Amino acid sequence: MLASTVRTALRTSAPRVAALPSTRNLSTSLPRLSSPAAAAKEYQNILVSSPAKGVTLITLNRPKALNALNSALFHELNEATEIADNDPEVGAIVLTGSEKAFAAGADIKEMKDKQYADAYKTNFLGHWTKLTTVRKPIVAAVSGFALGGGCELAMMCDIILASPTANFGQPEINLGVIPGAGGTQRLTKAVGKSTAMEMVLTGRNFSADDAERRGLISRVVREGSVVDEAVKVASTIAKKGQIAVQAAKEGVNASFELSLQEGTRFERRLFQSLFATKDQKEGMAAFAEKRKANFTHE
Ligand SMILES: CCC/C=C/C(=O)SCCNC(=O)CCNC(=O)[C@H](O)C(C)(C)COP(=O)([O-])OP(=O)([O-])OC[C@H]1O[C@@H](n2cnc3c(N)ncnc32)[C@H](O)[C@@H]1OP(=O)([O-])[O-]
Repeated sequence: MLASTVRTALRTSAPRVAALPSTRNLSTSLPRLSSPAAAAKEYQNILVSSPAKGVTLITLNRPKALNALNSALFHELNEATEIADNDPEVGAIVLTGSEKAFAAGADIKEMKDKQYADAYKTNFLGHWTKLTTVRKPIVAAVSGFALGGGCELAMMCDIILASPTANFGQPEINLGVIPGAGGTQRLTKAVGKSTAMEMVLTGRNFSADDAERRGLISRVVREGSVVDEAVKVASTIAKKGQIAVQAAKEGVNASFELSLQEGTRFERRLFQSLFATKDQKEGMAAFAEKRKANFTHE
């Protein structure tokens, strides 16, 4: 319910223009503000910056490999999101890639010689799930290929915006395997059994428009504007009270795990608990006094 309300609220009639994809980094034209903690660090496979107050922008940066997701990249991504999550100055995170590829999947070359015993003993890919424990909202800005692990990575985010060039798919079946980071689970919950089965069993890709129509993403935005639009969404979120935002994210995510009765009870408890916060007092007082709320995240 809340997820569909969010989707409806975000829907626009932005014009859609096709363009040639490139590996150009999608974050290069954005301004840099004085950086929160995560943006102060240098990484090998990602770029971290702060394009707007309260927003951390993480850009996957393996252009030659179409942002194929290797272990090193994922460890850096986990570290950067953890820093942003723990930074009181950050209210929301944007995750993006290049024009040509959000991410073309898990790194096939890195995993092709793996043996079962090793994969099992080391809990191969276990560290991918850390992203789903981030408390602050993550907005994915997807352009170009979001395939396999790339599609799964986007689905681990909370809101997905896409460029008209975006292409979503789970082609693992062509490699003799299946999705391993939520492609059979989150995809099915997002688009339903039939579409999920078609994607997972045939490896067929879906366009941005198709993905929007089927509820995989929040909306398609104008070509070239996907990071700007995602930063705008993140910026809007960053201006809200962080406790309410965190509770809202927890509530929506709980709907994937709980029955309707348990879910609504959990939601009501979260709602009631917010009356213990200063932000609730401030938000409601500001409404009554016809002024803008000044949330202090307490
Ligand atoms: C996590 C749980 C389970 C998940 C499993 C998966 O995600 S399985 C994966 C599911 N994903 C797939 O099966 C998609 C695999 N990728 C493709 O099918 C194509 O690259 C394409 C259609 C995305 C773009 O075609 P295009 O002709 O425009 O470009 P191009 O092909 O020339 O690529 C440029 C360079 O990038 C390289 N590279 C690309 N992807 C990967 C990768 N995943 N890995 C490693 N490298 C990758 C490619 O080798 C090449 O490097 P080279 O040779 O220059 O050193």
